[in-house]
Amino acid sequence: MAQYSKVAPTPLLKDELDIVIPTIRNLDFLEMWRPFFQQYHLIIVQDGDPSKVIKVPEGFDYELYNRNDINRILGPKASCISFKDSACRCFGYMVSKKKYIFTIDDDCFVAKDPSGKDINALEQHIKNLLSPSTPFFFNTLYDPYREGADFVRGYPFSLREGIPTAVSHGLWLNIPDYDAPTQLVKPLERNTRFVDAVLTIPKGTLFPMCGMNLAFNRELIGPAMYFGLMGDGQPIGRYDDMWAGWCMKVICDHLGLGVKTGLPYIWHSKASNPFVNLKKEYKGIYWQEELIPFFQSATLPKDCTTVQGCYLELSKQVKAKLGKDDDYFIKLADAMVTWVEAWDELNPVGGKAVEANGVVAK
Ligand SMILES: O=c1ccn([C@@H]2O[C@H](COP(=O)(O)OP(=O)(O)O[C@H]3OC[C@H](O)[C@H](O)[C@H]3O)[C@@H](O)[C@H]2O)c(=O)[nH]1
Ligand SMILES: [Mn+2]
Repeated sequence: MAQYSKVAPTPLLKDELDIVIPTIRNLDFLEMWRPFFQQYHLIIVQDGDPSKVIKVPEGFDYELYNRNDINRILGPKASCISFKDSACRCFGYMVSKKKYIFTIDDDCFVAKDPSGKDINALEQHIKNLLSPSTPFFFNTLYDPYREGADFVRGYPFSLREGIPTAVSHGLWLNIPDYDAPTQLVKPLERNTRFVDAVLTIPKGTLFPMCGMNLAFNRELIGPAMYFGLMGDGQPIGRYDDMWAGWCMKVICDHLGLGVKTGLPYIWHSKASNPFVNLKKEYKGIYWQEELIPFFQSATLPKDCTTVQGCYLELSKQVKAKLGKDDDYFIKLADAMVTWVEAWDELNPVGGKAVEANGVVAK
């Protein structure tokens, strides 16, 4: 009689991936994700009042950082980490020691596919990240590396190897990630359309990156995943992930790294207040008409061969070209430099660990 192993398979990248969650509330939402997340390490970035106690369900392996921790670990460089905005999540990317990151909002739940099966969003992101991207030539049958698909006739064989994938951008059923004006005009609109596809975003094309269901290869693109200066004391909010996505895509195109969007879906449960969102977003809605042409025309010199080098060059261009539009971009450009300095301090190339108390090992 064949013996079948009763031991559950080890989850993919179990010890190579951290799950980063920005939060201002108790993390009961993890109960629904337990079957998919429990074997992974969580990095919880607690925003807002550090004296508030965030309850984490039993059985999860996690580290939690509040504002006091961020200030203690980064000192004056903590100024680059946003306060009272989900942008604070990027601190989790910086302190992680793992190769991969998956970040998810605490109002995102397990969605079901059309067959009614629970979607393991983390597993799909990992598949996306572990298979190549094809940004140089569009494959009309979508992801050619997927089971049951391939490159179609006319696709150059010289391009079929693809390039490494740096970012996997997932989508949302129920509450779509609309901006405030769209939310106001269509308050009852829900996304019920499950599109069974993963696409590589072509080289030279920007896109609106949403941070609520996102994964990336931290070793390939981590230093570019800065979510900017948002929230408290800043003239703008809810453009954290957009800023990061535009900077990241310019750098990925320059370095030959791929970005995918599509599966997996999560179930986004909470529509935030459109009036509050409008107040946070309105400058971004106006500025983005300038910002997007800036990023579309941004070029990086050949001698920018590292993510940090590309990012610092981009920050110089932000200061020179956008700084004249608003002083905020001068502040943001400086914060981009601070972010890279802090990243390199916590992630020295020599690989020396940063002590648990945040002191960089000698
Ligand atoms: O001051 C804050 C507010 C919230 N958070 C945490 O961020 C996550 C997103 O918050 P929420 O779901 O309430 O807002 P949404 O409008 O749905 O967020 C979307 O738009 C803004 C961002 O781009 C975000 O990534 C999008 O998902 C959630 O985990 C809150 O607990 C916070 O840390 N600080
Ligand atoms: Mn939300």
